[in-house]
Amino acid sequence: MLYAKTTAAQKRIDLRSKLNSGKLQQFPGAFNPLSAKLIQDKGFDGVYISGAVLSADLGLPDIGLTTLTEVAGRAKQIARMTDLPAIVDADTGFGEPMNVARSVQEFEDAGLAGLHIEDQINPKRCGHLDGKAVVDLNTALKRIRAAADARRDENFLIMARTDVAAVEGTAAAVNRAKALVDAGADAIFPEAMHTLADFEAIRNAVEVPILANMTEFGKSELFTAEQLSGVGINMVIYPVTLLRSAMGAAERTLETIRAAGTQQPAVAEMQTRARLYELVDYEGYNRFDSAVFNFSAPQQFVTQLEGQSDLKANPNLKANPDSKESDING
Ligand SMILES: C[C@](O)(C(=O)O)[C@H](CC(=O)O)C(=O)O
Ligand SMILES: [Mg+2]
Repeated sequence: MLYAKTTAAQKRIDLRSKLNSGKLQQFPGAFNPLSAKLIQDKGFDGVYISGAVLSADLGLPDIGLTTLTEVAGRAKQIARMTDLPAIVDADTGFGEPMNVARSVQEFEDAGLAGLHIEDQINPKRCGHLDGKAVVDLNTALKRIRAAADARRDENFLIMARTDVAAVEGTAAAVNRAKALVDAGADAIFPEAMHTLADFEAIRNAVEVPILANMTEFGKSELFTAEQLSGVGINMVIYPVTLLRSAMGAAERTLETIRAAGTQQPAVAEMQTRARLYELVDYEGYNRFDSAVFNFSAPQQFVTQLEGQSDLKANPNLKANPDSKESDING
């Protein structure tokens, strides 16, 4: 019931050991807290919180319009609904190095297991679009140094994303990845890699875990988990996949209603009421509710209380022995 039981500190420890397991960790992007529950239910390793999804959810393009407060607030809502570690996309860190430091502490307080900060200039854009520009190496390193110094939990994962490959090529990305690790990055996210050989070049250059971004309609081919494991990748994200699937289904259902005058033909594709209730643990709340209504104080306690004036004034304070069941089908 309510929020997940695993503490943020434990999730960070779990993330570290997952990344050291030698097994590829799959992190689908949650587009809301409910989908984070689904990701856990389906047995995934962690939850990714995408900047592209958060912006799209607000009806905005992914060009750095969202604020730290908005992203941290939503990331907290998502992270607290799952026992899995959640990683958030912190874009360029929301400002200068001092702002990056504050962002790290906000995300720690929001219960995240880690974040990534990229080396694009502001306004940033989707890593798979053309016409990106990156900051100079020194500025990129300062962002990561500030992030690493600011964290209070040493297990909070600071991942450096570099977008330099699309601008200057894979060799430049290799050099930048090495320098970012020296500056304190715990992991590297090389953005917009075209081939498995590109990933391999980064793998051979650094010792730390590497993330692969399998976003659709982008620059990378959609490599399988097996292919990515084969070149030593530690973590893969499917950042916008669930949002795209859900929005695709929503479009088709709207078209069905327009055409047929009813949603009936689309019902078979929908998540059922029962499945939704299972995901939000409706039964658990119902049991809690019944337990409260069934509660009755021991007799000697009731007798003592009966002499007291506030009980005389408000007889409703007396324990009610009648059970009241809510109807979960309502
Ligand atoms: C990973 C990413 O940063 C995101 O915000 O999810 C995006 C994904 C996308 O736009 O497809 C990216 O820049 O790759
Ligand atoms: Mg992003």
